[in-house]
Amino acid sequence: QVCTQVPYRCYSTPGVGQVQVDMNSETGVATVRLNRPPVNSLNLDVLTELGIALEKLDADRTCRAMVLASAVPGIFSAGLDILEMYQSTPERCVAFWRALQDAWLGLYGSRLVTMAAIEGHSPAGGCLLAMSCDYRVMADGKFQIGLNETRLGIVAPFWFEDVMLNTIGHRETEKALQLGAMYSAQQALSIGLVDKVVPLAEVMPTVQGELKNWLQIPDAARVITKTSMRKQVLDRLRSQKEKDAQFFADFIGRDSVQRSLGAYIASLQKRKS
Ligand SMILES: CCCCCCCCCCCC/C=C/CC(=O)SCCNC(=O)CCNC(=O)[C@H](O)C(C)(C)COP(=O)(O)OP(=O)(O)OC[C@H]1O[C@@H](n2cnc3c(N)ncnc32)[C@H](O)[C@@H]1OP(=O)(O)O
Repeated sequence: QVCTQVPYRCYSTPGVGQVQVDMNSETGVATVRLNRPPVNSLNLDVLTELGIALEKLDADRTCRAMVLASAVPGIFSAGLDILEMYQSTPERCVAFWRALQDAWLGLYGSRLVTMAAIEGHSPAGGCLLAMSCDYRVMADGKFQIGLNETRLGIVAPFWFEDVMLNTIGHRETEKALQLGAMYSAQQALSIGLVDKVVPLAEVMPTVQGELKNWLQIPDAARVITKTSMRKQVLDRLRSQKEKDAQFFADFIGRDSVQRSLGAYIASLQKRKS
């Protein structure tokens, strides 16, 4: 296993490992891989693990960069675990949402250079994670990326919207969010949702190559610039975390939303039969 080899350090919780962290202490680059087959859907446990992993890396002064990737072939992440939102309790919904908020604040606000290696599908919450990195490399081919919430009868929260606005601008975001649009890698490249598209096998080498450029910049200057660019969006959520969590739980608990989610889950299952 990679993380047992010198000079790697492994931060994953032994026996759990839904978020695998391999830290290369020679390069200062950590690789964080989501590992929740079959589709890396983000449940309370994964989001909590991810938040903790990001916090530890941020505190590790030997770490300068982080690559976010997947350990599951064909999938970056299927987004939030729909089963956390369907027929759940208000208490669980609030806990789930807090874990998402914390993981996202850790990622979007990270002092590290963050790069997404998108080697598979990346809908909704998966797209949010990718957009929250500093740079995105996506595999060409059949994979899709986008914020598809409206297709589930739910609404992308204001901070998902803010991140997309900062990534692709107002007009594209307006279309993307209303339509719940999912883009091929080439389409995503054309609207600036990803930065580079390469064949699957070249995603990781391309990320490593791009990292060299970013790591040439002195950390302090880069971090001040990143913080200045992202502060407004981060502060907007920080200032209303509890209200946002409560709003989520209330919204998700509506009968109409539950019906939509139920129908969407059934449609996912039907696709297979
Ligand atoms: C004033 C108004 C303001 C409003 C404020 C709003 C307040 C808040 C509102 C709430 C916002 C909530 C935000 C949510 C963001 C999200 O992330 S929602 C999740 C969206 N995700 C998806 O739609 C992805 C669905 N999945 C797929 O499209 C496909 O699975 C795939 C393309 C990712 C992979 O395809 P494939 O490889 O063919 O696998 P499958 O056979 O489809 O799936 C295997 C297995 O996994 C289950 N599954 C798939 N995705 C999820 C998921 N996200 N969560 C849980 N489970 C998932 C799928 O059903 C299969 O299960 P079974 O094997 O059939 O049991």
